[in-house]
Amino acid sequence: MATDNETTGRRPEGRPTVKSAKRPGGKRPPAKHAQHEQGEVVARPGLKARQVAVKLLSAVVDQATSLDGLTDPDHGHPHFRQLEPRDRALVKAILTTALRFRGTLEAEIAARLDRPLPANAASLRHILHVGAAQIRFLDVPDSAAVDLAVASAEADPRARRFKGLVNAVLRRMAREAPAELPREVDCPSWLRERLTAHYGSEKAAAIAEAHRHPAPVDLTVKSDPMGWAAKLGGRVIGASTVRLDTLDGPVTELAGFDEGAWWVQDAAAALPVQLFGDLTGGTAADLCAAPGGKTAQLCEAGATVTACELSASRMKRLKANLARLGLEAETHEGPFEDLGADRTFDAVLLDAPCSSTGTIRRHPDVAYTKSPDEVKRLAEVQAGMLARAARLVALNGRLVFSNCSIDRDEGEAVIGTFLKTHSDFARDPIAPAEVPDFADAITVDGDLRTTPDMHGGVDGFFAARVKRVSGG
Ligand SMILES: C[S@@+](CC[C@H](N)C(=O)[O-])C[C@H]1O[C@@H](n2cnc3c(N)ncnc32)[C@H](O)[C@@H]1O
Repeated sequence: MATDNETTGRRPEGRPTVKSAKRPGGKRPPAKHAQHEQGEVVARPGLKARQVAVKLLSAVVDQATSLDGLTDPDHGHPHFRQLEPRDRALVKAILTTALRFRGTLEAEIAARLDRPLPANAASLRHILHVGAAQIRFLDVPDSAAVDLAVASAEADPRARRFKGLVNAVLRRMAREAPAELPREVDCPSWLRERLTAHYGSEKAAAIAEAHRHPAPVDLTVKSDPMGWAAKLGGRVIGASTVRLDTLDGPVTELAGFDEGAWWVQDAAAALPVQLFGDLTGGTAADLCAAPGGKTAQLCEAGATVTACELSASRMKRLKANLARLGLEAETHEGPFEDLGADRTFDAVLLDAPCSSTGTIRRHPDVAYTKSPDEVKRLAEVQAGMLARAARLVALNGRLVFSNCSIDRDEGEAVIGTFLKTHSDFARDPIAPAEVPDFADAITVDGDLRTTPDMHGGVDGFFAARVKRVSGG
């Protein structure tokens, strides 16, 4: 899920150490396994990490598996979990970079081949991408990147016969200047086409450019944003976000973490709950709650909160997050549809599962694991959930529908159809004063639409507020 790093206190991504300067190739030892004193062959330092990176890149690109799932410290890929923490961080940095700049790397590799790679050489392609990502973008010596790519090929029966090609292509990349490529090259064609259709070519290009930059760390603070910004060396965005443009080390070591003064949440992800305003004395249901960034906001807004979550492991995380923050909510583990039929709430938040295409800056795998068919399927899921969520809204109560997709079929289209088929609800348009710094995100219909190119980079989010005007 796109918002997995909200509230957790985890750093949003293994941010790659960006290459400081291009280094020339230089001389290298042959790519062989090191020979132990007693003659026993031992694995080369760093080789395992590259092999795991190749395996995981294949899982993302060939099997559409989420990178977050593969690199989860508890439930991730077993080979990833076996790595030392330092190597895990390196693998994450390689993969995030290889996916963020996949188009660039593909073009750079292709330009150094005499003929296209064989169609059945998936493993070879991934080895080249893992090596190329280090050479072009990470602060790894080029010689190590090349040698370990060659060693990865040598150790892989499907790629062994291409180890000379790996050596030649990557050595040339290390020696030669990067190619000048259009910025849209890193946006896969299915996504580029949809963005252009929904936003026009200029805005689509700006969004594609935003996807090439890692996200800063945004914290939602319980109070005193100015004070926390000064203390943490950040700046205030919106009503309660402190943005840290740079961060060295884990967020768990920042002031205020242990005392639960803030949680990690993108500035745009904080907007949907703001649309409820002050909820003191009222009831609120967070229907898709984990990991709980928005649940925490609802608690802070003064509501008596019921948080529903389908997934047991994600509910566990939500509870841990609320405990750290010193906040309380009634929790319901299972589908929100199982809440008692007679229950209604003053405020209902449906932060629905979506394609997460608004979070590509921090989850570049999304561009390769999602597709137009998946967007269509998710839009249908959301429409069904929205209709069922509506039954939980009290008379004059409000429902906010939100998600972190930048696809209008999952946002504007879903709420449009809902309003056409639910005469007991009316749109409750958002006013500029309700969303400090984000008035430009209010649409002509009075909904909220952010895109990653706004405000120095935010998640793409959609939110619409409707009010029950009859029935209930
Ligand atoms: C986009 S995430 C929610 C993020 C969360 N609102 C936050 O801000 O931290 C969607 C969540 O909905 C959960 N979910 C999906 N279908 C559900 C259902 N029918 N009832 C309850 N939870 C559901 C998923 O397991 C997932 O954790």
